[in-house]
Amino acid sequence: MSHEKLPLEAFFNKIEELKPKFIERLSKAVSIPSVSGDETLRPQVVEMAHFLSGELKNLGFHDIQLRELGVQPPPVSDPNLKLPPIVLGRYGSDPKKKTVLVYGHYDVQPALKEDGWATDPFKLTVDESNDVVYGRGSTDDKGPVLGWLNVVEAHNELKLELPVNLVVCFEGMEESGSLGLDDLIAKEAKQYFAGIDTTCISDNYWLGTKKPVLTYGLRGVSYYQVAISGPGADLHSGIFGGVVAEPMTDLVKVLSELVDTNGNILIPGVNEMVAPVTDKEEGLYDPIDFSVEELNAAAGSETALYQNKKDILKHRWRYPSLSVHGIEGAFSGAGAKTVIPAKVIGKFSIRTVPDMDPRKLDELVIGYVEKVFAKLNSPNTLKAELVHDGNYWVSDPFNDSFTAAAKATEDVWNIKPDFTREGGSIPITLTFEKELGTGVLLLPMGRGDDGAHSINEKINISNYINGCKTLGAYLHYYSKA
Ligand SMILES: NCC(=O)N[C@@H](Cc1c[nH]cn1)C(=O)O
Ligand SMILES: [Zn+2]
Ligand SMILES: [Zn+2]
Repeated sequence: MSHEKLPLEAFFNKIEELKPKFIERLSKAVSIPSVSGDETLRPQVVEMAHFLSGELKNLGFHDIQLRELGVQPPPVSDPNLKLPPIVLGRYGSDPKKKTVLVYGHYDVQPALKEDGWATDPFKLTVDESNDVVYGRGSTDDKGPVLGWLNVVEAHNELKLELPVNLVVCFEGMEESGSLGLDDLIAKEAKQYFAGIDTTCISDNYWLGTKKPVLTYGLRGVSYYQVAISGPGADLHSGIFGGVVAEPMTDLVKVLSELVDTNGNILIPGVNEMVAPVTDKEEGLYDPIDFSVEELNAAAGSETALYQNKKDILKHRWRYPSLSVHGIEGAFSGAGAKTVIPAKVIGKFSIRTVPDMDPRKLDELVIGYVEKVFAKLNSPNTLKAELVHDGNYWVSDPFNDSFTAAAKATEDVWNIKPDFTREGGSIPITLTFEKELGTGVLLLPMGRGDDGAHSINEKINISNYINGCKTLGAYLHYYSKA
């Protein structure tokens, strides 16, 4: 059944008119390499926080604060490394209006041209004829974060009152475990965040490329590292090869026993923690618009482990997965360096789902890694530890916020959205729900093939612009709910 539409044409037209300015704003944001996982780029992450607070000030936000979170906890190379600040701000404080908290992150994943990018990752490359802009953070999550600012700018230009009070909370460590944010939210729940009616996060993606979605679930993530040390320094393999125990050989053995090539996690006890699929849940996958072809297109290969929609969605949304990400300290450049690395650190993460207990998972993972290493009888030393973790989250999508977002989406995209879960993680989502006692809505802007965390990350210009319209329309519908 179709809903009664709000008169939002002037707002939608203004967003269209401001498109060049909005692309310019995204271009400035992308040019700041705010990579939270690279300690050497921490000043740029902080620069990004200042860029955002400047934009908020220009747009008329008030009570703007850059909240410091102290030093980054171990494991970290520089024990004095400061965490980037949380950017807080308010637009409006009318007690007669509802108050919406929007959260997003201004840090990004690492990106190097040498990884295979066709363009400079930190220069927004605009390809108008193909409706795309490329750049690290364009879809994850600078485009959506700026979307909220663009909504306010369009209202300002139109002298149109924002229908709700807006509170923004932008963090600079989301890609590195949201360190420090849990405590800040708990501390501010009855202070800065007092009176919040609902929380909206735009930091995920449509499932495919054509149909918008609203998201009511996320997997969690537990990220581990395994360091194996041996020789006092990197060695010549001609002189020491065959006569010293090599950390890299040990590490490859350990990593190879975490997961098999079909994606099955080999750590005993992990799969046993997963909640069984209910009959009700089985029926939820059928109406969702997705196919193995879309998965292959987004992956850029025909390497899917499952060939039907239901299995793919279950394995993306509601079963855990283990991915091996890389090895710090290993030779990885071009050429044929004949080195024995002295210390190597393997990195892997597990995406978690209901009812996995993160502390029990740590015990199982670290105990298993130590057991596998012990069986090697190696004279090298191993240290396995958790780097960071974040909770999974599943909510009920039948509330005023989801209803408002569905109406907004339908107005902008002329189609009713699918209700989906997501395989990725936004560690702070559950904290907002618990500490503020509000529902959380995930209202994505980008498409499933945007290449978040990958090379050539992009956002379609139509998604960026229509995404701004959707965020704004959502606020209008929610104000009336
Ligand atoms: N768009 C959300 C996102 O990309 N989240 C990250 C969070 C994370 C946790 N540890 C490292 N990154 C994700 O990988 O899902
Ligand atoms: Zn993100
Ligand atoms: Zn991300």
